Amino acid sequence: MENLMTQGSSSGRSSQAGPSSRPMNVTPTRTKRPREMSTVIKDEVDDRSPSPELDEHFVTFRTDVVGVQYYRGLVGRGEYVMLRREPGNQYDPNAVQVINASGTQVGHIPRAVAGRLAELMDHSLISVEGRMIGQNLDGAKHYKLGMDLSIYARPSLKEVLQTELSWTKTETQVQKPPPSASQPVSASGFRGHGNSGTALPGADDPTMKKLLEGLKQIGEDQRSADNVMDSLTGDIDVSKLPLHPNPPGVASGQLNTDLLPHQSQALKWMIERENPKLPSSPKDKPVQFWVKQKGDHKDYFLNVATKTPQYDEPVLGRGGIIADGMGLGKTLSILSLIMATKKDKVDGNFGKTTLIVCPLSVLSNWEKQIGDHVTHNQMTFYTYHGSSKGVTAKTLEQYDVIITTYNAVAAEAPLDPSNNGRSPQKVKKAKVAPTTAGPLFKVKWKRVVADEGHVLRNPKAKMTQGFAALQANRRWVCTGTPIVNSPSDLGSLLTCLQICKPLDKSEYFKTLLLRPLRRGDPTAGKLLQALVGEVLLRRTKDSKDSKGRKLIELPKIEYFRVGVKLDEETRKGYDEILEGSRQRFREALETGQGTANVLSMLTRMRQLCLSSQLVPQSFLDDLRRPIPKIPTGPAISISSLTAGKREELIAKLRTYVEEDTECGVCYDEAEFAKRPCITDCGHAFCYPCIERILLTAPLCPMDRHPIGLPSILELPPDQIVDDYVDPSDSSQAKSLLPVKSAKIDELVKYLKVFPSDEKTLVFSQFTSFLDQVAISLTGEGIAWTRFDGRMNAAKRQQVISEFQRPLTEKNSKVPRVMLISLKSGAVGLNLTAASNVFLCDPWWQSAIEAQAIDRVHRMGQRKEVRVFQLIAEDTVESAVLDIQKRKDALVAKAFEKSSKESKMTKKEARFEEMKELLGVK
Ligand SMILES: Nc1ncnc2c1ncn2[C@@H]1O[C@H](COP(=O)(O)OP(=O)(O)OP(=O)(O)O)[C@@H](O)[C@H]1O
Repeated sequence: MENLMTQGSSSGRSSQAGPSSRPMNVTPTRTKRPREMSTVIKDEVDDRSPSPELDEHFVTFRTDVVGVQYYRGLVGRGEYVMLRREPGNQYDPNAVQVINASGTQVGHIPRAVAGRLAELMDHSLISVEGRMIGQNLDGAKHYKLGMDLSIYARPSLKEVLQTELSWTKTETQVQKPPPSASQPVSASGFRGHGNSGTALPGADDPTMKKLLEGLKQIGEDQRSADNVMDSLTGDIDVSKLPLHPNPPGVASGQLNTDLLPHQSQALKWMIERENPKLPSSPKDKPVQFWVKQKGDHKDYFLNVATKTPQYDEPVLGRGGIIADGMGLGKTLSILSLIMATKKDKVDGNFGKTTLIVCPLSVLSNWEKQIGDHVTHNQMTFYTYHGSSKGVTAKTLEQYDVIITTYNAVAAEAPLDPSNNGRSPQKVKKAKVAPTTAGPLFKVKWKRVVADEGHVLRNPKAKMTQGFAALQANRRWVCTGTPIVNSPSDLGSLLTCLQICKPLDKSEYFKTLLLRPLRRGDPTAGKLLQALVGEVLLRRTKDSKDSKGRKLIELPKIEYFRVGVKLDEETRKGYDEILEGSRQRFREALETGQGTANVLSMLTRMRQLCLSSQLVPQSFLDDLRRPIPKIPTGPAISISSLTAGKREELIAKLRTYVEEDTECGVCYDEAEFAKRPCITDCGHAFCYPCIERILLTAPLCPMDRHPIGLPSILELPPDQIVDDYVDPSDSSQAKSLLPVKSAKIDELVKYLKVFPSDEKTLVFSQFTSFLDQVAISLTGEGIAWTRFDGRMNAAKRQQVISEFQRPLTEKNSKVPRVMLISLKSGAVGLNLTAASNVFLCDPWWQSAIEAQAIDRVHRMGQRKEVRVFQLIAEDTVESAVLDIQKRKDALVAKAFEKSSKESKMTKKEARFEEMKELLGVK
């Protein structure tokens, strides 16, 4: 066992977060670990958002559930059950409970088996699940029931586990979990709001094949995510959904705006989802997978997804996911729901208030849309943010609507801060007091709404756990992209919605969906389709109504690619960094050591494509130095470093903040931006995270290098919030000299020829570049304003309303141009005053660019829209576009990737792309 535990704590670290153990598959971009070579680089280029834990089936053997006579849990044949450790069991510290889908204990696994599995389970080296062979629905007294127990483990541990679990060979072996097509699932059981409930498809069914393949490749880009959503919702005809008979609107005096037909349909659908009714006879359709069944003595409910039978009425979730595409008016749909249900009687002690949780960037949009669409005096609302947070729960309960941010929810959540995905044993030792709940957690809300709810896709993030912990009668998620990287994203949203129990529990979601989907099981595909049909409403801009008309008519949009040539001096710097990067990359490939931070090098090249002044000289100096070895010995104090080295670290940290990097512990970029810090070894974290880590282990979580509190450097506070050219302070901009940038020159050329009544959005991921654009525009006498993630809510609101004012001769100060940071500014804003969009730096996530364009190309736009993509010729930017084009072609071919490509993991594919970008053979 010792051998295995040693293995587990190095490569096995991947399933546990925390100081000595962070998931490899969610590794942020800058790591330097003494591990096998290409793993180092592949991890560094991995996606930043969480991906599902990829464990593989190891063995299935037959065993029993014992002590059944002592427990109340009922189970049916074929039902999946969860196995949970019970270290506090007074008779056996190795005990493993068997729990049914309604959370009731059925019994234990035999003591001998538990004794062999307990430690492996405690260290998260394996995960286990059970599937019932016996059943206890017959009312007879049972002492034990047959069960197939399956063990899953990460592939890297498989070899070691062979020895550790060799005893399972003497048990009765059972085939891998059978393909679910053979499971006794009633086809009629899986039916969403539009599904026909036809026979289950086989693996050869072309539509299902496309879906299953698509699910494996999702996350590569927005189009593959959209394709998967199309396949999942393909047979749901939303055009025929009934309209609300009497929606709030101008006539009712509640709204200033009448709902469009698709919004009225959404309203009716949402009201139904808020008031679900259990099937009352075996003929009724399933509701959240529950059907009524005729029993020998008494009718009972059966969950067709888990095969769980129960006599008690199952608890149904209220709410769902509004997954309409961008700009279809989800905000007004939610506002109409609030108005239409104002007089609803709510069960229990829940109050009258709806809580809207959103990213800071759209807080003001909610205020504005309430102002625009809701009739004066018809809705009371309060924005709970910043200094207005000093109110009690009692005050909050007085309003119809409270608007707040995810950060506020995360900050007030009564979560145990020491439980950062670590095992209970480790948490106990951490001795950090749990935070007490803030006012948001003391209110019993009528409903909670997560706007831009895809941010809740990481189940470990504080904001996700916080949202899930809010007390509410009804729960909604609004997002155009419910699945971003993997179907597990949907699992996290279900947990937040507490709907379709027990699929809202991650163990069940994994057992019934994630694992079978990975092995291409068509029934799991069908279950996923049914789940989506049950909880989610999705229409896109291209959807048609029942008469074949588009839901909303928008003006034409045109795209232009503008090639820009780097000037000679910039070209020289660019080539030097490219060569240095290639060299670092090759060295890292050979040795597996070193600081080869491929993404960071690529970022530098991208910055050079914008302006030579974005790249500090220190970067080049660093590149010229040999790769340093990981130091050992005592922790190094920052104060012992040279001033130059300290400045270098500050510059690095500033870049991380600018790139919206996430903390290496909590993976939360918003938290990171609040109080960023960097270790002497160059790894970045939120200060509270690293401070907490140091309480238990004085090592850098990224490279195991010894550190202490003195080894940590923070950004001076003024550089966190105000390190940009303030739009209201044009004197600041004037005092600085314009910089050399071929892209800025090109942009200005266009702005000068655009008609004087046209407005333009300029997007860049780099706020320091936007600073430079601001300086040039001021020099040219072009009125501009600025929106970026570092502004407070009031400033954002002011900037947006200023920009939305029409351009007239008289008010020449009204800005013609808005400079926006791509990542933190694009989501959820209405900027229809502009009709031109400049994208200054292209990157992987074309989805983010699409969101940016949708700020302008949406309801309310009257002009034709033009999008200009500025591309530096013969640079990494053109290579990115080539890769994007190729990917698009592949996606367009309905996921028909070559066998080589489809075998590659996402990480490997990204790694190959990096090689291609750097031109490394
Ligand atoms: N029925 C309507 N009549 C007139 N304007 C509307 C209507 N519904 C929505 N709008 C306007 O259309 C614009 C887009 O709506 P909204 O911001 O709610 O879209 P969304 O679906 O939430 O988009 P995103 O996903 O980008 O946040 C807003 O300016 C909104 O005021």
